[in-house]
Parts: sequence; C-alpha cells; structure tokens
Amino acid sequence: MTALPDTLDHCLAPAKLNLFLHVVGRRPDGYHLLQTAFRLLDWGDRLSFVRRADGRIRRLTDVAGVREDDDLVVRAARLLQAATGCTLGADIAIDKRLPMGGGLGGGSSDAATTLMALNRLWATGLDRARLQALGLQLGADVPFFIYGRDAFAEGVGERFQPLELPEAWYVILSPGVAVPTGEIFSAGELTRNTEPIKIADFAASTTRNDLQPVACKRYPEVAAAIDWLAQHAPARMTGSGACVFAQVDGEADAKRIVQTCPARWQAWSARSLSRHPFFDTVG
Ligand SMILES: C[C@@](CO)(OP(=O)(O)O)[C@H](O)COP(=O)(O)OP(=O)(O)OC[C@H]1O[C@@H](n2ccc(N)nc2=O)[C@H](O)[C@@H]1O
Ligand SMILES: Nc1ncnc2c1ncn2[C@@H]1O[C@H](COP(=O)(O)OP(=O)(O)O)[C@@H](O)[C@H]1O
Repeated sequence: MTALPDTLDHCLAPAKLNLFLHVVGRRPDGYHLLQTAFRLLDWGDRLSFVRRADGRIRRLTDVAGVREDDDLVVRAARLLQAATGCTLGADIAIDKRLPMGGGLGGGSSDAATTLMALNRLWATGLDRARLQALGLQLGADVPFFIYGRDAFAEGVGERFQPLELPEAWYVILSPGVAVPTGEIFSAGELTRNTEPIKIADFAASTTRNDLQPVACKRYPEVAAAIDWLAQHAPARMTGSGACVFAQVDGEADAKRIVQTCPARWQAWSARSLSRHPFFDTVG
C-alpha cells in the first residue's frame, strides 16, 4: 500500500473562460438557466496544503477583502469535513494570482482544488460526482473545475458534455472595474430567451455572451476594453465580467498584444489547458 502524502504543494487552481454564455431561461427560484462553453486555462492561483491531525482548518495567507471564514477555500474544507465526518484538518496557503470577481472563476477554482486536494490528503475517497455536488453548494462554477476538462455546460452550469477543442492562446484583459454578478443577472434589460443550441452546432452557431451588453452599458470600461482588444482579434467578455478575452495566433502574438495594453488596465497571456492537474486523481 502506498503511504498517504501529508503535504500537497503549489497545486494549480486554473482560471476558466466562458467562450460564450447564453441565458436560455430562468428557474422559479430566480436563478438563470445557461448554456456556456467552459475552457480551462494554464494560468491560475496556487494552493499548498499540509494535513493536520487536530481537525483545524487554517488559512495561512491573507486574501484581500476576504475574511478567513468567508474564503471559499476554508468553506470547501469545512464542507468536506462535514460531508465525510473526517476528523483531520489542514493548513492552507493561497498564492492568489487571478483577479477577483473578474469572471475567471478564481474563487470557485480555489474551492474545487481544495476539495480535490483534501479528498486525497484525508483519503476521504469521494468520487467526482459527490465532489461536484458538494462544490455546487459553494458556487455554480465549482463543479466545472472538478469535471476538469473543457465542457459544454447547461442548467446553472452544472450539467456537462465534454468539448474537444484545439490548443489555443488567449489574451485576457482586466478593465479594472468590479462587475457584481447579481446586478447583471437581475438587470431588467437582460435577455433571458436565447434559443438553446445543440453541442453539435456549437462550432457553427453564432454565439455571444448575453451578459455582455448589460455589463458594457453599466460599466463603460468593459466596452472600452473590448473595443481595444478587438483591434487585434475578436474580443468578448467572460462570465459576468469584468475581464475580456480574445483568442490570438500564438504565444508570440499574445505577448506582443499584452505589452501594448494601456497602462490603466492589466493584461495577461495564457494557453488553454486540456485537463485539470487533478483530473486523474478523482474517479
Ligand atoms: C456567470 C458565471 C458563468 O460561469 O460565472 P462568473 O462570471 O461569476 O465567473 C456563473 O454562472 C456565476 O455563478 P456563481 O459564481 O455561482 O454566481 P454568484 O456570484 O454566486 O451569483 C450571484 C447572483 O447572481 C445570480 N445568478 C447567478 C448564476 C445564475 N446562473 N443565475 C443567477 O441568477 C443570483 O442572483 C446569485 O445570487
Ligand atoms: N479564495 C477566494 N478567491 C477569490 N474570491 C473569493 C475567495 N473566497 C471568496 N471569494 C469571494 O468570491 C467572489 C468571486 O470571486 P471569483 O471567483 O474570483 O470571481 P468570479 O466568480 O467573477 O470569477 C470574490 O469577490 C470574493 O468576495
């Protein structure tokens, strides 16, 4: 029998892009029904975990503006303890690199990496479906990161079909404004009746992000960032924003565009990631 590791260092919590996002309806509880294509990026936060015997969950690093008890990482660890009755704990360090509230799913990805890492460190043995169900209690994007590969998603973003996409390079731009997800979804002007598409039609369909016009009208910097990036390649908002992205011709092209980004915004280049690093560790 192989010994259990007691430490997992520098685990990636990758960013995601919503290549498109259609709002196709609304549930009776007010949550919106979506269709979206999630793409993993080889760029993200890094988390390190050390098992503790005393059951305590400690966050070792500050995350700006997020109290320890509210941190999705801490909440994910406590949820896994509660779901499994596990009496072990963990020290968790977060190297935060993704802009928060940017539509890149950083908090959700941190939570997903925590669930998968601690499921290993604690040998709690939950399968992928159980981890995804736990993750959904923390946020609509968490199950996707546990699914661990590019996906066509429906429902509130928790029902998946695999997508095989060619490797690609992206430029991601943060326009330096915070766009509250709840405000965009509750906007009167949001269209909620886009005709559903089939996964087979995804490549051929004309897609868009239905949240983008609402965010652009209320936050003109988002529109300005899209206009700037669109000089180089077709540009679009990810999720509920505020970040925008464009697929470009390769690494050199991406780095060149990043260097010319106006100083008031931040820009990054990133490559797609075909599988989450934890993909093979959950059944
Ligand atoms: C839009 C997406 C697309 O991937 O990503 P982000 O841009 O946040 O990364 C997600 O659906 C974001 O899901 P999630 O991360 O759970 O959203 P939250 O911040 O919890 O949602 C804030 C509020 O937005 C509304 N909301 C959210 C998701 C949804 N499908 N319908 C909704 O109506 C709800 O009122 C909710 O209380
Ligand atoms: N570990 C975490 N990292 C980022 N955000 C967190 C974390 N824990 C809680 N949050 C909260 O979740 C919110 C959404 O964060 P994030 O997932 O990065 O954005 P988005 O859902 O727009 O992609 C943040 O504004 C923050 O208040």
